Amino acid sequence: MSTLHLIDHPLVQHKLTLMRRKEASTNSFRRMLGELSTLMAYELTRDFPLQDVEIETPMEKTMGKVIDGKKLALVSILRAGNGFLDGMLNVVPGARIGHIGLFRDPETLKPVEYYYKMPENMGERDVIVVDPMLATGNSAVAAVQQLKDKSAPKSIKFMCLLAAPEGVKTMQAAHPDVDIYTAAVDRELDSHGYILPGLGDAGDRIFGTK
Ligand SMILES: O=P(O)(O)OC[C@H]1O[C@H](OP(=O)(O)OP(=O)(O)O)[C@H](O)[C@@H]1O
Ligand SMILES: O=c1cc[nH]c(=O)[nH]1
Ligand SMILES: [Mg+2]
Repeated sequence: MSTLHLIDHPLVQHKLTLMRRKEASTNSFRRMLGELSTLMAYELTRDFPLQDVEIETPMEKTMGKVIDGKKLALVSILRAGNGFLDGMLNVVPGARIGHIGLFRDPETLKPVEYYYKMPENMGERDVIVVDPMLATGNSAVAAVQQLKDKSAPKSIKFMCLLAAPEGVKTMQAAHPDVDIYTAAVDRELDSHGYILPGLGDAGDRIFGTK
């Protein structure tokens, strides 16, 4: 069974509350998502292995620590996943970026796939799949399955902003090897598969499409 990591840092929780408010404009929603993703990326990279290197300060030689040649790829589930990328790149500027195009059919709540593009050498890379919303979990399950089938990365983590209990359960059952990182687990889904209390449609709020 994978681990569910709740990122409950006060700065994350504060910004999330501001984002949930229906009055938040597209501009401020997008800006807060950017800030939140930098803070969340900081937590996700906490277990990156370090190696010792010898360096020379202006005073003397000493030993320091650097990240151990990690080959990281961020994989965004389109469209809303793209709202995470710039903020995360503040923490891991060298990461490569992949995209998986999926949208959720509003009637069936099943994912419809339309795009797949990954960086080279995925077999050597640790991957963080990003999408703000884990609702039924169908999109995340399908995206991670495509990634495993087509690119077989070294490891996969999944990062979202909000999760529903149903989505966590579905994702953990389908991909017990993929840890989930989220800022909140909300109460439930409504009859249309929207998270309650949630924040509405993440893609529409980021891109101003409704
Ligand atoms: O867990 P699920 O029930 O599958 O729902 C979550 C998906 O729904 C949203 O995307 P949407 O389909 O609205 O597409 P968009 O990002 O292009 O707006 C969200 O960004 C997830 O990808
Ligand atoms: O609440 C939800 C559920 C799915 N997708 C969203 O953007 N929001
Ligand atoms: Mg989507």
